[in-house]
Amino acid sequence: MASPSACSFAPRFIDALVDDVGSSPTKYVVVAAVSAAVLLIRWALTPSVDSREPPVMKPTIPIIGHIINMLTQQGEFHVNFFLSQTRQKHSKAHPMPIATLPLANKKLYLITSPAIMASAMRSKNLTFEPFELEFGQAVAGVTHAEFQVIPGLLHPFVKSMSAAMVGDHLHRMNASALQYIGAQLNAIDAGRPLEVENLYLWVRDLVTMATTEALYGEHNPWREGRGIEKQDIWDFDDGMMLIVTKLFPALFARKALAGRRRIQKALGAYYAAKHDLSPDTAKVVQNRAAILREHGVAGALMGKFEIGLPHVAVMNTAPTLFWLIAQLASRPDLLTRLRASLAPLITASTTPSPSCGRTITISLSTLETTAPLLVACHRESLRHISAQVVMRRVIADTVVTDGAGASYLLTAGADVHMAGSVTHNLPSLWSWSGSTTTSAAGAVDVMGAFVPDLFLEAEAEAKDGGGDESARKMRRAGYVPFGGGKHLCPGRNFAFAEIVGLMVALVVGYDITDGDGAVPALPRAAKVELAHGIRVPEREGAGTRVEIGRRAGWEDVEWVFVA
Ligand code: HEM
Repeated sequence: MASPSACSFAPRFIDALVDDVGSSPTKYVVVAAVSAAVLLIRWALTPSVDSREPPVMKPTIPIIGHIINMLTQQGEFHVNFFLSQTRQKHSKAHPMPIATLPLANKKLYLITSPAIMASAMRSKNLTFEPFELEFGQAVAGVTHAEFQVIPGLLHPFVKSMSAAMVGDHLHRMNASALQYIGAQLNAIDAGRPLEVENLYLWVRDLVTMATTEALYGEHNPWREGRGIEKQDIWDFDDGMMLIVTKLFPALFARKALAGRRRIQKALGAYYAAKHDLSPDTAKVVQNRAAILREHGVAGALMGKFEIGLPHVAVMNTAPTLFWLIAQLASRPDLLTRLRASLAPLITASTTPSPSCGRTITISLSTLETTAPLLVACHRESLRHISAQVVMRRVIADTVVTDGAGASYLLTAGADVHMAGSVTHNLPSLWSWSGSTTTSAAGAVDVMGAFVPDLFLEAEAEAKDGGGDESARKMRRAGYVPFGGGKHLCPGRNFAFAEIVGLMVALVVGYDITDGDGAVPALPRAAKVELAHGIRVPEREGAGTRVEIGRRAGWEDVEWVFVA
């Protein structure tokens, strides 16, 4: 029962309020108007959600909370969001497999279930193209009028790329990239190890040169003295977010803009001289140039548009290769196992050479079968360091399912993020009960346990039809370092040959030490940006000093790579 004082308080308060409104009505009109405006803005900025759509997860700060978190946490946002759900008592066992996140008046569907990701990847109504069109003009730095030709080119571009990076065209690219890499390794003299101040920067330069050699052939604009610095493409990559979001790049991304200018100028000269028609130019460069010319784009403007190709060709490959080298160099017992597993391939590939001693000729097109443990290490390393968020826009209402009875409506106009950063680390997919002899000195949480056997075993079971096929299916669906569906990375096989080919020689023929003869520690990974699928080491690899020297007994080898 209420106390007498409480009973008498309400009427007294109302009387006082009425008196106050009568004496100064303006302030009440202002308060009412502001409240109405806030409610109206909130209503206008809250997207409507159908009951068939995924459950809504409201941000802690109304309307803009998720946007703030995404801007500040970048590529870590999805993992943090997922972990925050697992920390809530009621959802401890089952974080939401798909959720609707209101972003002001827009919607984002965040998918962390491999099964729903597979369903979304298959949908023709989810596409990446709107992002390419929204950001393409800013990335290339072209005028609105110049960009008008691009929407009509997207489809032919994607088709021509896929066709140009398979079969003989791919083999020629692989051989050309590995010829460059082989020359660098062969140049390391016995007894005089290569001193590398920063392994990450060394790998970046190596991949930049090997890849552009494969793309542009003899007239490669990245060769010394042709106007491009090796650093330019990485400066451009660093400033990409500021350029795309137009956050005063002229002020805050000056190096990126300068790098872009130099690359575009040199590429413009390359196309103006029609070097793309040379027989040693990669088919992918030739096809794209032909499409541009057919649509009336030539010379300098071609150079501006085509900056995207070398950028996408190196930006993921270099950090991927860096981490694989770093992982293996820091695990001596895994290295021993790898060397033993590669012995049959090396024996079969060795011939005596009059000029050096032995030539070892590695065939790039059979590495899947001749180097299975190394391939498994590459896949496991990618699982670790790929924080890929596969992005799509819903262009027509569509339904995705989890294959077990649950379905969700995705409405046109919303964005979809499929969080590889989460699925690559789901314990339900990747737990391993076998023994691991591969712990690394200095490993950090984000890198977790390194278990190539997960992939080795899955491969073997898939071949003989054993094991749990549905578990394998879920792993495949949750493993997205190269995206999936119609936008699946067309460069994945080229990157594979570049990385695994180099690693065969490095593992078998070379020792990597920290410069004092000790095993190098595994570096820590930096926070990943939203635009970057692959983590990079902290402080751009500062402190990753190594020496790469010929192993005893392998001093006389010349490495040759064929496709
Ligand atoms: C380890 C190296 C690489 C990784 C991890 C990687 C990863 C990816 C990912 C995640 C996507 C987005 C796929 C999607 O949205 O579903 C992509 C797209 C793409 N990648 Fe790669 N990539 C690599 C190497 C390369 C190379 C070497 C090239 C070219 C020579 C290349 C060319 C492309 C192109 C053109 C696209 C756009 C495809 C489209 O829009 O349909 N990538 N890549």
